[in-house]
Amino acid sequence: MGRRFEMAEKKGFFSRLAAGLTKTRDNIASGFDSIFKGFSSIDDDFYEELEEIMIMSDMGIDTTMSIIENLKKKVKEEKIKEPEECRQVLIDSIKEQMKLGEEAYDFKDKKSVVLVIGVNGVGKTTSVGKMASLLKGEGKKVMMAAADTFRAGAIEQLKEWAGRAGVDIISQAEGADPAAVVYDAVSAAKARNVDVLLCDTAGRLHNKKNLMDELKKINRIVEREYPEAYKETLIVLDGTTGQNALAQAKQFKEATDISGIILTKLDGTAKGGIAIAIQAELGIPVKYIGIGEQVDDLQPFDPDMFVNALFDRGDE
Ligand SMILES: Nc1nc2c(ncn2[C@@H]2O[C@H](COP(=O)(O)OP(=O)(O)OP(=O)(O)O)[C@@H](O)[C@H]2O)c(=O)[nH]1
Repeated sequence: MGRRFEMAEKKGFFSRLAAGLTKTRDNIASGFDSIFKGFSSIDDDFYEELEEIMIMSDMGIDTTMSIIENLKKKVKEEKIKEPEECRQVLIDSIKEQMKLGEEAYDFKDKKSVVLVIGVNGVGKTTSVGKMASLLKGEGKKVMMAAADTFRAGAIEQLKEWAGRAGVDIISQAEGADPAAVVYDAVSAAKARNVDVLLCDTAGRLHNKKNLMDELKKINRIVEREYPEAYKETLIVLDGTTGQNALAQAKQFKEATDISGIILTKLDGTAKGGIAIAIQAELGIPVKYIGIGEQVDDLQPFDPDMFVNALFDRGDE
């Protein structure tokens, strides 16, 4: 899927992904395995147990139901008799649920301004840092804007990441107007011919009106000062919070347009099925996933590869 993945694959992309998803894989793939091997026929109990594993892994009730319905339909149509034969049908059906079209994932080859939003502690600053390295590695000129002027320490933390990635950063003092930081950063990005401007913003869900106003103001400034740029708003969600992450995304979606999701900390959960639920239920592409704390532990998301990694089918 695109140049990013071809390059990344060469570096053992898949094995890193599979390793990062070990906890979830142990949960889902082993659960499925025991059902496929344990049942001698496809009956109601068989479907119920599959359902249970999917819900337990946080795939979400609606998504699980449509996957099971699809499986039942295929079993009937294709006259499948052996539980083991359901494995591939199930894998294909999960992939089908996540389909959004390939172009949904790619960064446009245009000058871009990316707003990164999300509540505190989800891994926002870390993800901006990792993204900067990743995009720079792809040959892009990257700049950061420290527009999370609210949390003490956020600016310093981002500066460290900028240093590590070797990219420029525009910042002001703590407590400064985030929109003013973005204004400065947009001017600098234009002047320095930057390809991607990554803006780390503050996320305060407890005051939705405030947050909405702030994001609107930032969007207005970017639109006014840089109308020709391609705009992205990525929400960062903590994968270990399961269905809560889904609820957060829904709340933010009411406040602003979201073009993509960064789902972090998937290495720390056995419930990585949340990636499937999020994409299927929100219809917003997961663009990156975090599978560790190291700089290269943020990966562009490829749904087919993700599902293959969950079932550890690297040979496909
Ligand atoms: N295991 C693991 N840890 C992660 C991942 N992404 C982020 N973290 C960790 O999560 C913690 C919080 O990350 P931050 O980037 O500080 O979170 P934030 O959302 O920016 O938080 P605020 O700056 O407080 O808004 C840090 O300890 C990160 O190292 C990931 O994919 N896997």
